[in-house]
Amino acid sequence: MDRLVVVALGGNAFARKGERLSSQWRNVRIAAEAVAELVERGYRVVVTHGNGPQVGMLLEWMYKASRGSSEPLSMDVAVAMTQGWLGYMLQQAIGNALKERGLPRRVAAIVTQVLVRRDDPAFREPSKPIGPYYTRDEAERLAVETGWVFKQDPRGGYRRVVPSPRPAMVVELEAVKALLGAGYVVIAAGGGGVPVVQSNNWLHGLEAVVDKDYASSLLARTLEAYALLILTDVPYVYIDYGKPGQKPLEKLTASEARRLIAEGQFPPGSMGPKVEAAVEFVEARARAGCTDCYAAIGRLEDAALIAEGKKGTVIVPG
Ligand SMILES: NC(=O)OP(=O)(O)O
Repeated sequence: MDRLVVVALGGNAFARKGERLSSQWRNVRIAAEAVAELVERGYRVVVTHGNGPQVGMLLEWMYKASRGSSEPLSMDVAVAMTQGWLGYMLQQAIGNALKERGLPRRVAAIVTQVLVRRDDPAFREPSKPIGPYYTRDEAERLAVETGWVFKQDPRGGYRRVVPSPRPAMVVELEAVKALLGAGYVVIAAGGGGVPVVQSNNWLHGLEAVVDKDYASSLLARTLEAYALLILTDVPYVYIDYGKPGQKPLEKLTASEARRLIAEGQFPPGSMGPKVEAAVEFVEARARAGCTDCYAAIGRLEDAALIAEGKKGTVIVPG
């Protein structure tokens, strides 16, 4: 078997609400075991990862450190820093898990840029939750002090929200292909990729955080992957999530998923982009002739079972 799987790891799955930052290593190692297992079974694997909690914390640290002295670094640089942060952790942990299985330590993280449109309406409407969870009082105080925008989060509490334009192209695509061709597990498009625009052949970074689910779907479609696995901190996609009668979904066709998105079942900045990214992937792959290509959404700990279609929500064409 030589099938390509894109595994998208949520930043929230690494740094969970209520957990200390040091728990990231434990969560990264769980992901690394799942990736190594896929490699052992003969899959080629591209790993993407979120950075929502980490980039927000980094921006807050930079703000606090720079108050009254130097300019804080811009958001594109902060996204690149989180690619290094989580890319390093994943690269080391996946390499260790491969070695333990007697496989070569062939794993490499690529600092990745994605092209976005400067006139994307997302720049006028911040929607991507980043950073820690605040109480209402804390959020109001920080909003006054910094000018940042905060919104109530479906998981409870308040989080900073920033613009999140749609990615149109992965700049380092050829590098990803070259490493895959050389037998590497490739870690790419971390934090959705650093958002850049092009003018006169020059790339410039922008103040935004791209959604890693949309970037993962784009990368998976462009690489003609067999499956897109989106791993997060909940075991299924749910109807009426957080309400008394919430119902887990084991299987969804792309058209059923589109109907539920239109009904507003999945919150923006949370499950919404995951389901939409999954639908875009299976529809594009089906159009290209891969009718057994699928996407799945579930919990990080269940990764191996999700890859076999035994856990999580599977999204298929139709
Ligand atoms: N960039 C991004 O989508 O991160 P999360 O998955 O952590 O929200």
